[in-house]
Amino acid sequence: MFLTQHTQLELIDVSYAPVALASEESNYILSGIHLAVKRGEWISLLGLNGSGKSTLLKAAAGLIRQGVRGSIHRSESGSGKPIPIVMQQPDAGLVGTTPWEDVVTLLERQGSPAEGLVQRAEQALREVGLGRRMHQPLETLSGGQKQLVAIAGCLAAEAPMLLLDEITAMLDPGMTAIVCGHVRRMHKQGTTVLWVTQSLEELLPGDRTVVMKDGRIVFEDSAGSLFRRSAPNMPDSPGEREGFVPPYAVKVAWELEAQGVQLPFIPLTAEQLAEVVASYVR
Ligand SMILES: Nc1ncnc2c1ncn2[C@@H]1O[C@H](COP(=O)(O)OP(=O)(O)OP(=O)(O)O)[C@@H](O)[C@H]1O
Repeated sequence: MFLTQHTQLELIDVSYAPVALASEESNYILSGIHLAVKRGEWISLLGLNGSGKSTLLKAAAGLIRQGVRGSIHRSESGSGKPIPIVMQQPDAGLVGTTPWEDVVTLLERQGSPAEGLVQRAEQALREVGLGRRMHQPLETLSGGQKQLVAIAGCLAAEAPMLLLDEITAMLDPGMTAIVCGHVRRMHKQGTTVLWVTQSLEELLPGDRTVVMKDGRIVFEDSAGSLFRRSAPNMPDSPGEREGFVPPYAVKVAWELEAQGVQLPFIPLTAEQLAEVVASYVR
């Protein structure tokens, strides 16, 4: 089976167990994963700790191959460039001795044109707030700053697809907003994004949202329907079923629905709540 023109990544019946453990079904970390990612699509991937999100990303990026069953088709931008992936542990992916060297090396490996390469690297480092630290040894950077180096690499690489694994987990709220903003802008300009997060506040109502549990996909729909109940006061939304703590905005939305207000989506943040209420009032 081949990727269609519109598909960037496709996983067909993918299962994974480390080779030494594969003799028992219960050792499977991924089971029966079907996921097709269209070009330009944004997918938010959620799940409690240990549900298999990072493993799915690594399999999708081709970082783990042994023990993977099923098939994975990647469209790697046509020129064979690897899909940039930023992992939870940024050290794993950094290659240089300084932020500047890391991003420049990444661009060289990506086969970026030499003209303007250094300027692009420096611009990306400035955008994530590392302008003054671009020549500081990597081992002296904080965990969050190392994460930002990896993110700067993705920004500079202007890759068609990004696989991002909880990249805001170590960032403060200000930097989280900046990084989310950058990645959302890249998506608007056509970049395909697979965004793993534990933070429901990072989701937009229209995001295609995939929830994993015990290595399987258990929910696939828009973020705005994650906490949609079948009837007011009926605690049966997919989000509740899968053990997510409903944010404050969700609880307000449930109250409104109990009062007979029908909302087009269930908001996850105060801003989304304001938006949905305003659309109702209009
Ligand atoms: N090589 C391995 N050998 C044995 N177990 C593994 C291996 N890799 C992952 N696991 C286990 O597989 C499960 C899924 O791990 P994974 O890192 O994919 O989860 P996750 O959803 O990303 O979790 P988190 O949100 O905590 O980062 C975990 O229980 C983990 O301990």
